[in-house]
Amino acid sequence: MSIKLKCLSHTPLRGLNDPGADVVKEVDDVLARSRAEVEAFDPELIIVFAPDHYNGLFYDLMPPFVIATAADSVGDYQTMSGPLSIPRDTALDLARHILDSDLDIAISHRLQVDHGCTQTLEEMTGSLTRYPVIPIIINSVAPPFGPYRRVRKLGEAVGRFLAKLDKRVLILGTGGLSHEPPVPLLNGAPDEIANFLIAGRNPTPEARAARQARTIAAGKIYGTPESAQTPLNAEWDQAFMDLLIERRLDEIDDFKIDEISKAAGRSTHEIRTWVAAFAALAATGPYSARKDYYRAINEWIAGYGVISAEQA
Ligand SMILES: O=C(O)CCc1cccc(O)c1O
Ligand SMILES: [Fe+2]
Repeated sequence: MSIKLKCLSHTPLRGLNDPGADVVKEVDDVLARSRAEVEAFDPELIIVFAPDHYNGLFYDLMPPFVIATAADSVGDYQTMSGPLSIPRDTALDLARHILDSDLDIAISHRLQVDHGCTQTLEEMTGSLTRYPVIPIIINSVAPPFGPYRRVRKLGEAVGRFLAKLDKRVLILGTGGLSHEPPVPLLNGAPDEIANFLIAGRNPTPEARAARQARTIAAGKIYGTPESAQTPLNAEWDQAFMDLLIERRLDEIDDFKIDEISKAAGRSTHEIRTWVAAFAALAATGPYSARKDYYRAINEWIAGYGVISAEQA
């Protein structure tokens, strides 16, 4: 068994509403180095903990956790569309292991995934099909959310499964850090938006384009007084990254959902994927971690961070 971890922010505004060329190059370089490390590691399996943003999962039946035995990328923003290569039997074994661990998880035999899953997969591997991958979706965008300790337990259960596999495994977490893009809330939404949030699967190309345009427009004013969205919080992000690097995962059990939303933005909860990823790695033994990059990037609506870790 050999396990490595990478947690990265994602942002579909990369390439659509870029910061200055120097910052773009910094991030390009970090991603290129990370991808080269993945290439050298040559994983036999990737576990990607990812959020969904009302592309695959809706309030007609919103699961806290989902594991997929088959999935298609919807190709939102600039991501690739088409199937992921999921090892069906291993995914099912992992689902059984999680259930046997006293944790409930939904199983999808045909999941639609969005940029929240595929952007990082593409950035780290160059495609959706290069390596066998099992997506585990953690609800991070559609409240209410279960407590953070539950996410940590899910990660631990996955880690105990990986420890028995005797494979080179790459664990990915994708999303965060602090940020609040203009994703609507069901509570108080007008009918048209409520209908979308409840059952908006397979939108028209026009609806998809309108959503993309809305996100770009929000990126153009994010962090200015004109923006109604909670701004980035670099201090919060640094403290969270320090906690992971210093292996203080037990403190995550005290995370308060509403406080995080207020301090760092509603979509900050995408860090739930990082929590699961680190808990999985930690369940396999001691680890060492390093911060590869951090910058608060308003144009991308992202407290943009990259962390790598591996078994010590
Ligand atoms: O279309 C959406 O629902 C939101 C898009 C989006 C924008 C910035 C950062 C993100 O993490 C993200 O997901
Ligand atoms: Fe996101």
